[in-house]
Amino acid sequence: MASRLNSNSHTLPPSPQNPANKPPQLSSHWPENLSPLPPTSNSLTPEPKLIITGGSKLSGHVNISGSKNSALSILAATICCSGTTKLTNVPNVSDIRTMASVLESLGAEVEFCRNEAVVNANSISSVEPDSNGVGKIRGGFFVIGPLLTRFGEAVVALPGGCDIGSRPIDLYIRGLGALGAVLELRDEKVQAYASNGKGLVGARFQLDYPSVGATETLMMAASLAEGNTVLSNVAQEPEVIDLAHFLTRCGASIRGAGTHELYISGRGQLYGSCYSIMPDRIEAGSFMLAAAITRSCISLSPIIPSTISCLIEKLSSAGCKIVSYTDDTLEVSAIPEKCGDDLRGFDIKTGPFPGFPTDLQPQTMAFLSTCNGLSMVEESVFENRLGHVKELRKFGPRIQDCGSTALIFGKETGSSFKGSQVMAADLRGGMSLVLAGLAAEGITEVSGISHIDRGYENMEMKLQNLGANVKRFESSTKACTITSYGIAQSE
Ligand SMILES: CC(=O)N[C@H]1[C@@H](OP(=O)(O)OP(=O)(O)OC[C@H]2O[C@@H](n3ccc(=O)[nH]c3=O)[C@H](O)[C@@H]2O)O[C@H](CO)[C@@H](O)[C@@H]1O
Ligand SMILES: C=C(OP(=O)(O)O)C(=O)O
Repeated sequence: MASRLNSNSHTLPPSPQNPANKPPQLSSHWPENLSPLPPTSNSLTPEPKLIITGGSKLSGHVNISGSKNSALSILAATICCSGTTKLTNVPNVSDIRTMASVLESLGAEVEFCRNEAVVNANSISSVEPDSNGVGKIRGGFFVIGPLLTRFGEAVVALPGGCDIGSRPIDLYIRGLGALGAVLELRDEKVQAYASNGKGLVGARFQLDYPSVGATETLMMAASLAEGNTVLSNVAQEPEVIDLAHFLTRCGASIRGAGTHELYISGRGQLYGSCYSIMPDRIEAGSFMLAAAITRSCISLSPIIPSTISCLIEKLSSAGCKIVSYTDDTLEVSAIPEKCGDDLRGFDIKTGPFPGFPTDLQPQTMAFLSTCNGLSMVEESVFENRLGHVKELRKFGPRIQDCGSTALIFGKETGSSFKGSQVMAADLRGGMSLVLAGLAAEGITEVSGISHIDRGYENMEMKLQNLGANVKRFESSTKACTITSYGIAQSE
């Protein structure tokens, strides 16, 4: 990579191509160091908590919501469409509500009710979305592609999202540059305009890394650009395919979604349409792991098994029994009568699709902490995604981490698994703590759950319906005391 503009820590991490951390070469206007964004959460607001009494067996069925990550990029893509777009199966989670407010800040009409979002982008009157919203979520930055391609200009703040690594945006910048945009960073915002004064122009561009967000942003941009675009080394994630399906339904011409190369013929106009967001494979995987960690049996639908085959294979190798009764239903069983008393640990290494999803790494680690034998987890997508390790250790398991690798010494060491007070620091890390709490003896208190609310719809209600003892307390820290006998709420 020529350079990496780091949007979370706002420093430039060394890379093999830039070992000395030289200033970026993208444009003479890019500063060497950027000051941090203001914090996104209000520390005066009382933080809700989850209180989990572990040990309950789960049973029954759970409905899987629409994919958060698909919905984020598809909502950004509505900017490319004239007329009204109606999206169904949209998960009602805080990231999506933030994205809806980002679109509204541009002037789009957005109605988001239950799981349906209706967007009319005809009324967009600004090319500068609210920086506060964009700064909260990674998906907020995706609007730069649609805005540039439709209006020939955009001013977009640096994105937020989970704090799991440096998360640069260099591939977006270089890709949009290849399509004829000029971009510079000023006042912590990317200021971009089409160099021909009109709009983007199709081109060939090869990504150095198959970034999901950069692929999606460039695909949207190329769909309305003049002429043909070939993007190579693109992300092959199911969410990229979902976005391609949506854009195609709106009139775009895209071939190759799901492969490493995309061929896009730019269209003069795209038209709003109706589309149902694909099921969330990460939520599905999290519930599969909930069944596994509690040694229970549950069924899940709708789910596209091929989007989660990595986890199915790994859980099967551990000794779980996974069967599919229909195309979109799975039953996951880890009950001792069917699977034996001991489940075996395994190794995972995260990677771009079809590799093991990084978004399931923390939850899988929680499960591995309850298995027999030594397991190894290697995080290769984000350089700082083991923040949950120190919190998981509070439950008792021995976990050693070094760099991006963790060794999980399973049950054989005689370690017990006991409830604890833990803090979620990011979305999936937070879910790993919930899973650990479900399996632990006694009571677990999880704080920082606004991170979990970013991406799991009705999480505690879904777990309660399966028989878990999970409660949300909206009170401040002081108002809720955990005793060894249960939970007492003071005034
Ligand atoms: C909203 C959304 O869809 N989020 C998902 C998306 O994030 P996101 O799109 O941010 O993830 P990317 O695929 O871009 O990131 C993967 C790797 O590429 C690097 N990179 C990325 C862009 C860039 O310009 N330069 C660069 O070097 C990142 O630092 C990271 O190491 O895909 C990730 C990987 O599956 C998931 O964990 C996130 O849940
Ligand atoms: C990392 C994630 O999301 P984001 O990219 O929005 O931070 C996630 O969904 O696990």
